[in-house]
Amino acid sequence: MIDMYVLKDVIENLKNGEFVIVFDSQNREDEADLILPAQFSTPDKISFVLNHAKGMFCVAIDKEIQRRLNLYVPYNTQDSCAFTVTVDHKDTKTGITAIERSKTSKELANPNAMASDFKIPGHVNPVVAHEGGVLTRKGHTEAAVELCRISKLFPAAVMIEILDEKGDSHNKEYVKSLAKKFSIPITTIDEIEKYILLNQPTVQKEAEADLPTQYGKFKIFAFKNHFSQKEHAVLINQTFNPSQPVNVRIHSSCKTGDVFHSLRCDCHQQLEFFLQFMAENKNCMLIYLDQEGRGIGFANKIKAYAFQEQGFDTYEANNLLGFDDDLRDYFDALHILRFFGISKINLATSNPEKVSFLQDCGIEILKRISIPIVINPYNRKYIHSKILKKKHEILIKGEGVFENF
Ligand SMILES: Nc1nc2c(ncn2[C@@H]2O[C@H](COP(=O)(O)OP(=O)(O)OP(=O)(O)O)[C@@H](O)[C@H]2O)c(=O)[nH]1
Ligand SMILES: [Mg+2]
Ligand SMILES: [Mg+2]
Ligand SMILES: [Zn+2]
Repeated sequence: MIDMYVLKDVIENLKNGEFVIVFDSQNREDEADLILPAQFSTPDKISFVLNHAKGMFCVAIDKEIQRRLNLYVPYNTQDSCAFTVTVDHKDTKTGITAIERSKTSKELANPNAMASDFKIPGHVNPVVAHEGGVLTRKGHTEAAVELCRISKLFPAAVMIEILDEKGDSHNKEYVKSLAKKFSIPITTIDEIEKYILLNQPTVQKEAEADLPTQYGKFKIFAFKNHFSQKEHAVLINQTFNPSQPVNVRIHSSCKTGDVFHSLRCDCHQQLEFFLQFMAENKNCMLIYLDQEGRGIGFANKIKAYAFQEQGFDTYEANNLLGFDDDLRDYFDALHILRFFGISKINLATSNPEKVSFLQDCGIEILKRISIPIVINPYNRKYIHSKILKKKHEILIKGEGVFENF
């Protein structure tokens, strides 16, 4: 279930000049940082940060600030934290007191500040967010800058890891009790990512042309997600009215099924059904998503097939390769629908996850279009697992096939 109000409290707090706490993921640093938009720095707040968080005092900034202030990054930081040289504001003395670190932090968030306003080295460590934000790097720096941007604040944030009494940075209970004691909202980098994926377009239209096919004449569009580099195809009828309900199929690419007509899955049957449906019905849209093998990619899907030959089902095979059951998401499809101004659809799918995701995102699903599927000895187990484990509502064509499951 997608929480559409994700980050509401967090944004409110940030706008009011208050702290928030951000956890990164367990398989990354597994740490929590205390974050404050740098424009709201005051000696009291910085003193609070130094007393209660106790990690490394940094100010996360975006690339534009780094360029304007000419802050040199002395390390190779392709995937890691892009720390710049340390700075103090020119009007500070030693630079270390809460008053002085507050001054330096606040001036880093001054849009009119210049390089000559700062002394190097100093006692505040700016760190530059990677371009693309949390969609390209899931670090606290990117999260902190992104939170400022989302909250329509200047993209600079004081950021410091929270250490417990013993200096441990992985004590979740300590972080939670601190948050409770001082009423500081907690969020995660995953939540920030979800907010961005829901609220800002993930794809751009790159091109469009006519596409005559053996089924009929359609229009084709190329969409690209510039963060993931994925390219999606969209086919629509030549006359198309997005204000009327649209018959939509969201199809995940399946090279083996769609191209080679593999009998291991139902993908080709579904694709062919829908292309024929498009030829016979008005107002249709096929969104062909570049997420092969439920998102694990072509080579891994073939590896998964090898496991299935040993008797594992399609989800177990994924797990044996170290992946979750299904790595797909439908954010790009959502933004493609929004691009065309579509809000009411009939969806051709058997997958309840697609239905509930789109509904949670405000797309009204008037009707589910069932696609009849023929079972054969090669796709039986695959279809069975989808029905049994993922509650797919598959319309089986032909009689008595279930007895053989
Ligand atoms: N990892 C993995 N992916 C598979 C396997 N078989 C098919 N796929 C991929 O599964 C995706 C299709 O997903 P399905 O779960 O069959 O169906 P769905 O798209 O969720 O549901 P429908 O909307 O009804 O088609 C395509 O990306 C296929 O490449 C398999 O055994 N393992
Ligand atoms: Mg960190
Ligand atoms: Mg399918
Ligand atoms: Zn397939």
